[in-house]
Amino acid sequence: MAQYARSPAVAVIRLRNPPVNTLSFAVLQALEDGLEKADADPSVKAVMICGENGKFSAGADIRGFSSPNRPVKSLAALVSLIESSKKPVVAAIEGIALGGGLEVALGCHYRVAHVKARMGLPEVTLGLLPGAEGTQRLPRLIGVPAALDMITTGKHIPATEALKLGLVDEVVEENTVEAAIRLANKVIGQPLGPRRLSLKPVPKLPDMEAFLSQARVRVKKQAQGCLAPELCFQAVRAATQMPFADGVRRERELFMVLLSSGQARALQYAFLAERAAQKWTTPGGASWSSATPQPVRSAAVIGLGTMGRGIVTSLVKANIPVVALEQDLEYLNTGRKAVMLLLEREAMKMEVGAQTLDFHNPARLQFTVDFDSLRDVDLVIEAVFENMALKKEIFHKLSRICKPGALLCTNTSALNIDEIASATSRPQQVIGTHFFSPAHVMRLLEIIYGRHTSPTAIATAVQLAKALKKVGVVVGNCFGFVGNRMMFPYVQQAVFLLEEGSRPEAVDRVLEDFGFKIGPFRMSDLAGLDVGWRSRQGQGLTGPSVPAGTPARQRQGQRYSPLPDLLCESGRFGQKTGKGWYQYEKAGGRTATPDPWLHSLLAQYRDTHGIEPRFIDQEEILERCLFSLINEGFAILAEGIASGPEHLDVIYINGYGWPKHKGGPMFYASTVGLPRVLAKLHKYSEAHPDVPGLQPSAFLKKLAAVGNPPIKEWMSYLSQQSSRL
Ligand SMILES: CCCCCCCC(=O)CC(=O)SCCNC(=O)CCNC(=O)[C@H](O)C(C)(C)COP(=O)(O)OP(=O)(O)OC[C@H]1O[C@@H](n2cnc3c(N)ncnc32)[C@H](O)[C@@H]1OP(=O)(O)O
Ligand SMILES: NC(=O)C1=CN([C@@H]2O[C@H](COP(=O)(O)OP(=O)(O)OC[C@H]3O[C@@H](n4cnc5c(N)ncnc54)[C@H](O)[C@@H]3O)[C@@H](O)[C@H]2O)C=CC1
Repeated sequence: MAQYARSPAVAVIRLRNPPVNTLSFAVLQALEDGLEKADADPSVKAVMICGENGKFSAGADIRGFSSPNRPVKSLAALVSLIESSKKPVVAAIEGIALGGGLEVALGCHYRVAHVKARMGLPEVTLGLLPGAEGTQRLPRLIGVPAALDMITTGKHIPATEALKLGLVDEVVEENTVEAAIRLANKVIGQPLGPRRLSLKPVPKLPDMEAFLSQARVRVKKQAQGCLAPELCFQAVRAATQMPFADGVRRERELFMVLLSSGQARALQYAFLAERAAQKWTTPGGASWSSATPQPVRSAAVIGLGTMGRGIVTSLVKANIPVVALEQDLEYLNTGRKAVMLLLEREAMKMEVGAQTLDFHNPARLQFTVDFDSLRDVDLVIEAVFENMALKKEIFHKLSRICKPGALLCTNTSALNIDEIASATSRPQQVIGTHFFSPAHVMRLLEIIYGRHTSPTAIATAVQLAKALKKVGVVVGNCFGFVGNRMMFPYVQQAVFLLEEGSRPEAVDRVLEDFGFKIGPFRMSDLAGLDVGWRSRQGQGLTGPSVPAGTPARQRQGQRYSPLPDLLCESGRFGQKTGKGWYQYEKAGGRTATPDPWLHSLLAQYRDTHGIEPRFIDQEEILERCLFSLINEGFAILAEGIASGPEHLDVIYINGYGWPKHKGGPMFYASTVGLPRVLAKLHKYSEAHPDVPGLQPSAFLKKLAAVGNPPIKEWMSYLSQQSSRL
């Protein structure tokens, strides 16, 4: 709703729709009523629009996009109504003015912002464009380069930058509403023509055509298969080529194309999934709504290798004092140098005027080899080698040294949290915090609770994720947790496809064309093939512990591919050794080139094992890799390891480079249709009966059998039917 009041000559309209004042139909209606009332009242000389609870508006209701009553047309009409008002209208922007919220402010004749406010047109991130004439007004106000940047990236800009761009007229540190009323009183009687953006020409550039063609190339490159940035570009270009009314018509056409695209649906789902995934529950009944986090005022990181150095950097950036510990002085010095380099780079990236990183102060960041230095920290994150015996030894030590309330976290990528916790006297305080590499960049934090982990420990880890500006997703304990467990069958299928006749570059191309930043073989080379090799040795799948006489391509009654082991046995660990599934220019090089050595290894391998190579088409590559991953996702849901498909999707988008405009693997399955996913898995498992990962999971079969229900209903079938699964 919008509330109407008077401040002598100024009518005050307050947008009210908690928590973020989205522009529901009712809000828009009340805003329109308020404007009419102000217009009709001769004692009102000006109007001020602000938002309730220190927030202007977060724009349209994302949950309402699929509703038949969605108010796009009325929002654009309302913005025009504001602009055409004969009395000056001033926007008082506190907190946020985003999307439709900013478009309302652009309809106003003046804008005053609080210094802490942020503004943006994030529609592009939802697969849309600012469809209430924002693509036509913004370039007229701040010029084409700045408008294009805001509209095609969706970034939120701080008030100070908005002032520099001319997006707002005034920035205040105190009461924004009072400042806006003051401005409204001051401008009463002044001509409004020059303040109406629709009447202004778009500011000229020396060579607009050249600028636009360069910008288009940049936008396309950044879009990575997403449609919205390109259409946003087209709408802004229309502003430079047409009168306002024609530009608005073009904007509407482009908006409708996006609105009906599957990408917009996927991106809106992804936005809501991220919020849904914050609401964690455990099968034991613990939940986000009742658990209280404990404060984390200091932390320690053990192990300053690939992961530890990124984790330290993240903590320092979040202003949490850190003790960084290594096994000896040599490792410590290497780790210290690496951490300092990362922090120097981060400090350089920080905005001018932002708080600086205080990492040269030993009270904020201390390096040590002495476990006693961990005595007083609130939380420890262990990131040593992936070795159960070593991890248990460290947790046993921590349990003796750390203060009673300290949270003990492990960054293991797959090991059993309960077994690690069993080495301590306080398993309720042991939890998995699985960061992704590089840990100071990747947004995902998989949070794994064990059998004894307390709700407080879970809530504290979730709170930590927020402090680190990461997305924390709470999941149960199983080998590989959610992300890596779903990744295993995906990578495994990719390797089976090589055995059967494909090549790494062919498989990678299909998955990169689908939208992954890198395909499974380039990813394995980047992560290091030795990591998986050590893990398989630990599981007794390869190495000296495999009983003599075991067939090369069989393990535990199922097909096994020793190809990755063969590569490791030849010293090919991926990028770090300059050779893996590809060859690189040097050890540590990044440019992957197909390797004739590998092609002849594959030919030789097929000969040895009597495999007749066949041509494998793109559809089979895509489906076998993706559907096996999705199939594992259904098994995870059925086992209660994750509370819903949204959790799996958020993990994949933020940790594994799944293209966001395809919504995550489970959402993707829902768009393909579960009966089709099931039929294809049946087909492939019949063709390759002993290949693991292709036998459809019981939960997938169930959902297909009950008629392919929408994704939001999946879990209800599980609770009703779990006893039969
Ligand atoms: C025919 C076409 C159909 C009509 C199309 C009309 C065209 C338009 O008019 C275009 C638009 O405006 S599209 C919307 C543009 N606005 C956005 O993208 C803002 C999205 N929100 C944010 O960035 C953060 O939530 C924000 C920065 C606002 C706050 O962040 P926080 O971290 O503080 O809090 P969150 O946990 O993210 O959010 C709090 C609760 O608010 C919900 N919410 C936020 N923005 C929403 C939005 N725009 N629509 C619906 N719900 C929204 C959010 O889901 C969360 O709710 P709960 O999960 O229930 O707690
Ligand atoms: N590398 C990756 O992409 C990811 C790794 N992980 C997990 O993170 C953990 C660490 O992995 P990386 O950083 O890749 O390993 P790494 O081999 O790069 O670093 C491990 C560090 O631990 C140190 N260390 C070993 N024993 C120690 C001890 N007793 N006390 C103190 N420090 C000790 C080593 O000196 C080394 O610097 C593993 O559990 C791994 O599975 C998790 C996510 C991703």
